Formats: sequence, C-alpha cells, structure tokens
Amino acid sequence: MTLIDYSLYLVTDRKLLPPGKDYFESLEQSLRGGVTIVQIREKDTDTAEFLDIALRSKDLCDRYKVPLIVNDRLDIALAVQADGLHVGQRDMPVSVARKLLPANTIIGVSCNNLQEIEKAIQDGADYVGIGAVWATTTKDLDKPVIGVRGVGEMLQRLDGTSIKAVAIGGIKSQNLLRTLHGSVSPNNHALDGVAVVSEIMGSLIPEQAAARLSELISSFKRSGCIHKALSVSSDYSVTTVIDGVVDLLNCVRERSPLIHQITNNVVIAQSANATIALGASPIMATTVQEMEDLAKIHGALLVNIGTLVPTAYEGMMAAGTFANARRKPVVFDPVGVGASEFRKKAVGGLLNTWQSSVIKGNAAELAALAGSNEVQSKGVDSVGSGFKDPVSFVRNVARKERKHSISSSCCVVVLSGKIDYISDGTNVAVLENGHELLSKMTGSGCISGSCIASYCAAAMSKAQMAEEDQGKMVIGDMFLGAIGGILALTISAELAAVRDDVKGPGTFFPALIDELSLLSSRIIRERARIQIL
Ligand SMILES: Nc1ncnc2c1ncn2[C@@H]1O[C@H](COP(=O)(O)OP(=O)(O)OP(=O)(O)O)[C@@H](O)[C@H]1O
Ligand SMILES: Cc1ncsc1CCO
Repeated sequence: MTLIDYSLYLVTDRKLLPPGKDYFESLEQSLRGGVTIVQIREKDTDTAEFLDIALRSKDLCDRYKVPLIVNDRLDIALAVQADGLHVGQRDMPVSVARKLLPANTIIGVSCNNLQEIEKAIQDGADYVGIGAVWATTTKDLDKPVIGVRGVGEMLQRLDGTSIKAVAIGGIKSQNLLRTLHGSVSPNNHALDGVAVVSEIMGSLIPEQAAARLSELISSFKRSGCIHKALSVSSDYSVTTVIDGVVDLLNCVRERSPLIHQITNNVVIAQSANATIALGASPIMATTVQEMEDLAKIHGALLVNIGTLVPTAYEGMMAAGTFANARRKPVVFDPVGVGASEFRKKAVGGLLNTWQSSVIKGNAAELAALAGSNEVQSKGVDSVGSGFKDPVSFVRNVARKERKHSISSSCCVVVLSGKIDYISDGTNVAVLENGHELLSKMTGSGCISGSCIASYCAAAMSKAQMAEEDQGKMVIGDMFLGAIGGILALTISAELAAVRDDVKGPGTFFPALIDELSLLSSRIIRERARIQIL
C-alpha cells in the first residue's frame, strides 16, 4: 500500500460551514492549507446527494493527491473508488468490509477503549481513530472522553503492530501540542496524526486554519521530541547547577516575570509577598473568564489545589490549557491529594488536561499520586519518615510522568521535605538546605511552589526559542528552575531562623520575606548544599 500521511486528518461536517460558505470551496482551501487526508462524513444525507458530494470530493482530493476516506457507507466508498472506509463500532465490522472492498482499501475504525483497540487489531484495521480525546461539540458523545493519558494507554496496545493511530475529538490549535506530546505510550509510541473538524470546517479561511495546524504538527515533528524522549541531558554538575541558579536569580530580579498563581486561600497573601520578595511579580486570579488574557502576559503559572472549589477547578483547567498553548511553564502542587476522593479525581482531571512542567509535593502527596502506600497523609501533611529510597522514588515518578509526555519538555518532579529531591527522570538533585521552622508554619510548601514558578519563568525567558523548539511544550531548563526555587526558599529560611529578631514561627515568616528579598548570588554560592546523582 502507498504510504498514507495521517498527520492532519480532516473530517468534514457541512453543518459547521460558516453561513454562505460553499462546501467544495472550503474543502479545496483546506487541501491547499495542508490537510493530508480527508474523511467525508454525512450522517443525515440521502444516498444520491452523498454520492454526488463524494464524487466531487474525490475529484478534488485526487487533484491534491490526498486520500479520501468515506465514513460508514461502504456502498458510497465502492461507488467513488474511495481510498478508504471509516467505520464506527456500530457500523459494518472491519472484517466484513475488508472482504467487500478492493484490496489495498484503507479501513479505519473508531475506538474509545482498550477492548475496541484489541478488536481492531484482531480484525486487521489499517488505522484507528481514538477518541474523543477532548470534550467536543461536533458529535454527540455517548462514550467517555478519553484524555491524552488514555490515548497513551491505547497506543501502548498498538506497539508492535503496523496499525496507525489518529486522535479525534475537540482537537484545535490551542490543544494540539498538548495532544501530540501527551498522547504517548511508555515506549514512545506516538500518534500518526490528529483529526480536526470544527477549526477547519467552521473557518471562513480554512486554508489558514489548516496551515496553522499543519505548521504546529511539522514543528512538533521537527523538534525531534519523539526520538529524544528519554534523552534528557545528563551533563549537570554541582558547579553548572549553581552557576545556572545564580543566573536565574539575576534574571528574576532583572526581568521581574509575572507569576500567575491559582493557589489556596490559606496562603494567598504569603505567596504573593514571597513572590515580590524574590523579585518577581504575582497575580492571584482564579476566574475562568480571565485565564486566556493572563496566559498572554504571565511568565509562568502555578496551580495549587489546597482549598479547591469547583469554580477554581474550572479556572485551573482553563489556565493550564492556555499556558500550554502559549508554551509557558506550569507548576503544579497537588496539595493534600491523598486526603479525599474529590482531590484525587480533580488531580486526575487536571493532569489529563494539561501538561505540567514541574509537579511538586510532599512525600504523602507524591505517594498518592504514584499510587504508593509507603507514605501516608494527614490532611495536607505527610506523616512518618518518608520513603526508604527517595532518590529512586522521585526519579521513577518523574519517569512515570514523562510517560505521559514526549520530550525535553518532560515533567520535573520535586519531592519536598527536610531534604528535597528533584528529578527530571534521569538526574536527581538532593538539596539539604532548609530549617525546621519551615515545618512549623503553614504553607511553606505552597510558597516553595511560588518560588519554583518564579525561577521557571526566568528559565523560560532566558531560553532563546530556536526554530526546532517551536514544537515543544515549554522551553528553558525546568530542572534548574525547580532547584533554584527550592534553594531560594530554603537558604533564606536558614538565614531568617538565626536572626536576633526571630523568636519562633510567628516572627520567622516576616524575617523569611526579608531574607528572600536580600538573597544574593554570593549567598547562594556560599550556602547551597547540593548533590547531583
Ligand atoms: N524539618 C525541616 N528542616 C529543614 N527544612 C524543612 C523541614 N521541613 C520542611 N522544610 C523545607 O520546607 C519546604 C516545604 O516542605 P514541606 O514538605 O514541609 O511542604 P508541605 O508539606 O507541602 O508544606 P505545606 O503543606 O505546609 O505547604 C521544603 O522544601 C523543605 O526544604
Ligand atoms: C492548611 C491548609 N489547608 C488547605 S491548604 C493549606 C495550606 C498548606 O498546604
């Protein structure tokens, strides 16, 4: 069979055409814009009309050397000598269609779960349409939305087969990179393409819409993310890390990045003050309506679920999505995730919707996230002495998170506690700075999230976007950002704790803010206690 390019798969829906827009004009423009394969879907059209549409669509697609797939109707596919047929679970079975269609006809099937993938393999489908990956308005959804992590599991089942995979459902330029990066199996089995409906069909200028999507897909491919998935740089040394952190400190002070924080109402003012003391600029905002505008101007986003309420959840969903679309760092603090089913479900939903650059938690939070019973929680706190082997634990959680994302924009994981462990899945930084008084006040972990977000914003702003970086989820060294944020807080805490004016946890916090504002390169170089493993 000739090689089929599934990368930008247009599924038609004439109901979405803007008023006055001709369907054939729209199709031709999208072909010019770079659509690589077309499926015509006509659910409520009479046979004669469908045939006419299919014939003319086939003619157009042939002119652009783009394969045409017919949805559901085998008779129409035969009549117009379509390149393929796409069936749903309640349509003609793949194995029967295979017998009826000419050899070499492409047959694809919609799959929503692993059983359906299994069946597609047994039946010998050429490709599967996995969806709905996001919630969508173009089709009545009688099946659950899968989310990118679910797509990854299905791709894993396709490992070792020659079956191609296209994700479908609510894919737009806004979530395209997240879809491509996030839909990946542990073996780096990635999508062959994405199916798009409304962003192209609903456009007045489909050529532009298709070209924008096509460019994003090409930059994703160019960035080599798929091949580099497990090759995070391992040339960190204590010296390079400290030099890097000092650089970030100066950058935070010089550029004062805006840090958008959706955090809990216990620590809002503390976090905003800590952010200012570091040299960055906070905006605490939770309302869904302003998330798109804020993502345009912030340098990083912090999402902390400490006192989660449904309206803030909506804001978090939107904020992360817009931050991903603009390739800004997202720092996630799943506070107390082990404490209730509500939190667990919310965290699952958030992680499945957007890509975090850094996930930070105490031992109990990360244990809950990783499904480990080794450390228990008491509300938002961790009980006991932590993990037997925290280095392997944090590395494994980072690896596991990376299974949900291709590439150097991998997720860095911070395990906080008396000693902090930070990993990008390969390297582990062990940081021994800090003071017991940090554990005697509420929200020290939450504030460390603000510090990390500030340093990650600096890391992003220092990175020069190269052409091949256009397809990445975020640029800049998030591993250094996370280390820098933790060092800033813990070194300042050491200095605050020994001040004459500090008598205990009450006087400690104001002194901590003072020391954060006085932090210097010299202090970091003198005091950082760090190992890189
Ligand atoms: N006993 C300690 N000695 C030194 N440093 C500590 C100690 N406890 C905590 N820290 C520092 O404080 C930071 C926050 O740690 P912790 O793990 O207590 O956060 P947390 O449990 O998320 O806090 P919270 O829920 O109150 O925000 C850590 O990064 C660590 O460096
Ligand atoms: C005490 C507390 N409860 C919810 S969030 C929070 C702040 C520390 O995590």
